[in-house]
Amino acid sequence: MVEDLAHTSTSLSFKNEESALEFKFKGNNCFSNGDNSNALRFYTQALRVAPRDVDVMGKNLVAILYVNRAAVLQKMCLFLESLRDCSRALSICTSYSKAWYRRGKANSSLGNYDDAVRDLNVSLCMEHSLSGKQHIEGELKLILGQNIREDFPPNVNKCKESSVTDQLQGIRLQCVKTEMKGRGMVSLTDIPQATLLHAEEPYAAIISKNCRESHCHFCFSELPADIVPCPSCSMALYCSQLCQIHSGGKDQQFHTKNHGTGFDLSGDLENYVASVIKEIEGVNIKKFAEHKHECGVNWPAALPAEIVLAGRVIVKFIEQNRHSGKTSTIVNLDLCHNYLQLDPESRLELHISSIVLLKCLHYFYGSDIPLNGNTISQCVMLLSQINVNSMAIVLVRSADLVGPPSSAGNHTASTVEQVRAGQAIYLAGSLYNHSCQPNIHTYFLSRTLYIRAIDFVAAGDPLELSYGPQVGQWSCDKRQLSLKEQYAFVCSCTGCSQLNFSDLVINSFRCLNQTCSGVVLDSSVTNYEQEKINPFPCRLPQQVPLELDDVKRVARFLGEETGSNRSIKPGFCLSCGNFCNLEASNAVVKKTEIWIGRLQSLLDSGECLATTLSNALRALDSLKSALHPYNKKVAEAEDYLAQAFCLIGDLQRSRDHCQASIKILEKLYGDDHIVIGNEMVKLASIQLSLGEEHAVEESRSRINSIFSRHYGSHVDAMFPHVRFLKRDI
Ligand SMILES: C[S@@+](CC[C@H](N)C(=O)[O-])C[C@H]1O[C@@H](n2cnc3c(N)ncnc32)[C@H](O)[C@@H]1O
Repeated sequence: MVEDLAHTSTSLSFKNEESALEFKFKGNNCFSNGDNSNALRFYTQALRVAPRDVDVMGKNLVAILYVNRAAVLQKMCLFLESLRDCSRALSICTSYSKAWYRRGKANSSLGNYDDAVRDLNVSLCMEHSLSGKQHIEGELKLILGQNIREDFPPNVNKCKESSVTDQLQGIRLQCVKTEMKGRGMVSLTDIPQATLLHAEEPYAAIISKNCRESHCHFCFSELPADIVPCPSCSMALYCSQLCQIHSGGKDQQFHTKNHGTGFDLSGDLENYVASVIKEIEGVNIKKFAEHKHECGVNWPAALPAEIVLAGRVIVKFIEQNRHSGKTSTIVNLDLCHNYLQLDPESRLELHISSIVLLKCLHYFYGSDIPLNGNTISQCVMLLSQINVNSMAIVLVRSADLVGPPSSAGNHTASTVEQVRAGQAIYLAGSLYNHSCQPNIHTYFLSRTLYIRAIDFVAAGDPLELSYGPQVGQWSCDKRQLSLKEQYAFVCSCTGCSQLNFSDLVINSFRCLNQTCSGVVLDSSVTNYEQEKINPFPCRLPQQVPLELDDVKRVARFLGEETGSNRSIKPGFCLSCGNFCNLEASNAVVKKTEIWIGRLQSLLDSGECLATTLSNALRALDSLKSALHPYNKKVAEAEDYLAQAFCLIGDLQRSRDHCQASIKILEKLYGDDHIVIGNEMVKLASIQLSLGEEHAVEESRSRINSIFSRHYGSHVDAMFPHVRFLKRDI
């Protein structure tokens, strides 16, 4: 099996001329029938499998496919994409008249009239047929006519992309060793809120399996319509030629380039052609080509992402060593690992994975990666380092939920979505420890990791991020379990060791005494919360912060009683002591699940039926009768209803449910948490559709304050399409 995975001769990811021609034929048919989206799909498929050195009627097949796709993109008004495809064709075949012609059309549509005229003039010189020449001349006339019109379309190509201005501000951080957590980061100076602390490129990164067809395999951004496939295999896809070159394939050199045009061009045009080609080829590759050893074989698609990531680490380490004249193949990244905490089955799995990976790499690297006990045990260690140090590259994007059109236009609710696009190892980023109440925030722009202080951090305080679980997101027991399973430690952060409001209410039931706002907990929660009051000997003794007003309000007994006999009894209200039958409350909650679940799946499919909606509304009332008003299930139900009402165009009710959901989340996460910012984006977009200008202004100022705290000046780069974040709505 390993041989099948590793051998290029059995690879399914190879190029195939016959399939490429078949896809091209289908693309041509769709194009002539006006079916642009399928034509685009077929040409892209053809490009994925087209060998680089096949000629069709004297022209390179890949260049023809790029030009054909450029024609479809032009029809779809995707002019920039069309322009890029023409340039790609020209980098393969400089004297391709049709590619210059299409480039001219794309430039003209983008308002780049001077370039368009030059493109068409080059095309005219290179065109052999009389009818072709006449066609180009017609187009030139049209453009020259357009050139004197006053309503030029905007010059999109020349628009500068918003630049990222935030800089690291000379903050001095230090790595210290602690008894409980191993190494960790602290600051040597006071750090103001929102300060950017850290920016880092990954040592190695790999795309998530579920994003392989939708995101760039190098920078992880969403793939545009003009996808660039790897020139040597049909697996890897890129958003640009630049990313493809950085990532590298088996054979980096693209086609035999025909630099001299062989045509008698005027000096001006000759220079123009040279500048266009130079722009395409002028990529200075400094990065390690991380796809090279995986190109054209099956194993990267078949093995789990963390194994492929380990392969990239090993290969990079060896290449770097080789570059600096060292011969050692001992991969030493100086990261912690969880091997000793793994159970025997998981260890066995790591050993088997290591053997498979090394055998696959061995096919490419031969004796540089020998398959012996030494290298296997190193690989096992590397995998157990990846287990606890790799970070998910989570990209945020805004998506619109569009309701039916009305006289006031479309109803839209913008939601902020998170996409787990990749997994990576950041060597310095791996030195930050975890807290369920973090004081720093991590995010990614493309594959760059950024870390920013979200609170004021005093000199010497630990800088801790969240590995995933956070107070407000999950209850204490769930957080502990997840951290133990994934990172092999028992969390004793402030959130897990001190009473806090969120952990008390997040899964709580309401007190059946109607006048009481206290919480009732079941036994799964009481054990953990009890532990915070009377810590086990293995834990550090903690002071229970009784002064917390919110905690006192819902759990008066905990706040007022002193001494060691404060206890949390399951089923009894922590405020008035009333006994509540949790079996009955649980039965009520269970009954609602079906309706809330049905609403959720309808939302996923983008439709919403009136009957489901009214049943879900009744379910919300039942939930509220059994659960504490700040239970997270209530917030989720409110949110689903907000989305559903938006879909059917009832914006007032959509806004009310959205506000109700945010009110609960504020209690669980705190007012300034990023989750609140994301939810406020949804609320502001509904308010915008309702024309509530004053409310939008208030929401916008809150969003700006939360987003600046978490993303600083990177906000624009992260949310370029969220229009109400801009001042000029
Ligand atoms: C990404 S590493 C962090 C750096 C690590 N402390 C070191 O010495 O290299 C993750 C590991 O650090 C330890 N760790 C991180 N946060 C912790 C915490 N709050 N309490 C205890 N151990 C923690 C765990 O062993 C975890 O598997």
